[in-house]
Amino acid sequence: MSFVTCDLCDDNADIVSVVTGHHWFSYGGRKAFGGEIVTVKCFEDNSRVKAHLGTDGKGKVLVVDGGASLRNALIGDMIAENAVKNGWEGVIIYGACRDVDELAKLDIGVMTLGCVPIKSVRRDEGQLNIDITFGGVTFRPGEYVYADNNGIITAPKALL
Ligand SMILES: O=C([O-])CC(=O)C(=O)O
Repeated sequence: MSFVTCDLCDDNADIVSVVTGHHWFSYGGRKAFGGEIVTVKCFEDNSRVKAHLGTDGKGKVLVVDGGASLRNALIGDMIAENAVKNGWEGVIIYGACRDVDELAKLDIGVMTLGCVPIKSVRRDEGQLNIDITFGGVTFRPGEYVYADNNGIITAPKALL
């Protein structure tokens, strides 16, 4: 998938929503990625993230509302490697990751607010495929997200 979000914005100005107000870091080996939105909402507990990235993700991006917590990491190299095996296009986490040097070697997009060395707890808490909102944008399961070094945008339909 080759695109630049700036062009997608210019060409679809009437239907795109643009995430604003945060500085995002791109840790994955894939710098431009996009696809159908799947959502998880959780707080410092990556049970749902791990479980869902263990299912088929071809053409999909997992978008996680982690409440902007940088106190522990919702993804690391093991979960990300599993996501690559399952064909996920990328992961966007409103929260933190770890194992960043390994994430950089993987063919998947990983955008987060930052990194921290400690892993998250797993208490089997969190919600799957509900509408989530951060950066002024509501991410709806089944709609589309595109991300690159310029930022993150959503659209109600596929743009590519
Ligand atoms: O296991 C975790 O919770 C996160 C992690 O470090 C990994 O995915 O390798």
